[in-house]
Amino acid sequence: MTEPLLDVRGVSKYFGGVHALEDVSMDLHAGEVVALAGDNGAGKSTLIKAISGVHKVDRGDILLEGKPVTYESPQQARDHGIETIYQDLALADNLSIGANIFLGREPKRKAFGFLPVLDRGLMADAAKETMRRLDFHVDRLSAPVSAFSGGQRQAVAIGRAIYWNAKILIMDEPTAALGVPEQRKVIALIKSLKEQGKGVIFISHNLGDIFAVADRIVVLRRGIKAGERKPDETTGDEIVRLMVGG
Ligand SMILES: Nc1ncnc2c1ncn2[C@@H]1O[C@H](COP(=O)(O)OP(=O)(O)OP(=O)(O)O)[C@@H](O)[C@H]1O
Repeated sequence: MTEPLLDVRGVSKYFGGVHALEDVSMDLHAGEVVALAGDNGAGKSTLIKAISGVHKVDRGDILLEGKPVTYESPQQARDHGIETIYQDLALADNLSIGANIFLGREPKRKAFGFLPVLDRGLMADAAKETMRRLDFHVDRLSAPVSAFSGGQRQAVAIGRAIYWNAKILIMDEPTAALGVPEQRKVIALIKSLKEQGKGVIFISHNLGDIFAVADRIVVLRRGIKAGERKPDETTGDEIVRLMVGG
C-alpha cells in the first residue's frame, strides 16, 4: 500500500483534567474518505483541530506524506494542503463565488500601467473552472453567495479549498443543516473529491451519509478510539454500539 497522506500516531490532547484525546491513531490515503463518528464530547472536533493546526497535541505525532509536522497555526496547515471546512463555511455572503475563492488572497492586475486593480476576470474564470471541476451547476456565477442554497454554499467552500490545492479536506458535519436533496448533492461532491485523489475526513452524526460515502469509519468514544471499520464489514448497529459503549 502507498504511503498515507496523513498518519496520526498515538495522539493525546488534554484540556486541564479532561482527556479530550487519548492515544488516538488513524490514517488517510489519497482518494479515500474517512468518517469520524462519535457521541457528543467524544473528541471528534479536537482530533480535526489537532490535524488542522488549531490545537497542539500533548503527545503523539502527526505525519504528512511520511514527514512529522507541527503546525503553529491553521494557516501553516493550509500551506501544506490541509483545508478545514467548518459548519459556518466562512463565506462572505455579499460576495460572488470568485470573490469568495480569493477572499483575503485577491489577485491584482496592472491597469494601463497605473495602480494594480482587482483582477475580476481571473476571479470569474476561477469560479467557473472550479465549479466545473466539482460538476456543480449554478445559474449565476456572479450572484452573491447569499442567493445560493445550503448545498451550493457548501460547494463554494469546497471549491475554494480545491482551488488552493488542498490535498486533505476536513469537513465538520457537512450535511447537518441541509434538507435531503441537498445532502445528496454534498455526498456527490465528496465522491467527486475522492475521484480527484483528495483525502477527505468528515465528521458526521448521520449514519446514512457515513455508509453512503466513507471508505473507513473511525469511531471515538470519550477521547479514545473505540474502533475502526469498513462500511461493508459492519452495520449501523455495531457503529452505534462502538459509539455508546457496552
Ligand atoms: N477548548 C476546550 N477547553 C476545554 N475542554 C475542551 C475544549 N475543547 C473540547 N473540550 C472537551 O474535550 C472533550 C472532547 O470534545 P470535542 O469537542 O472534541 O468532542 P466532539 O466529539 O467534537 O463533540 P460534539 O459532537 O459535541 O462536537 C469534551 O469533554 C469537551 O468538553
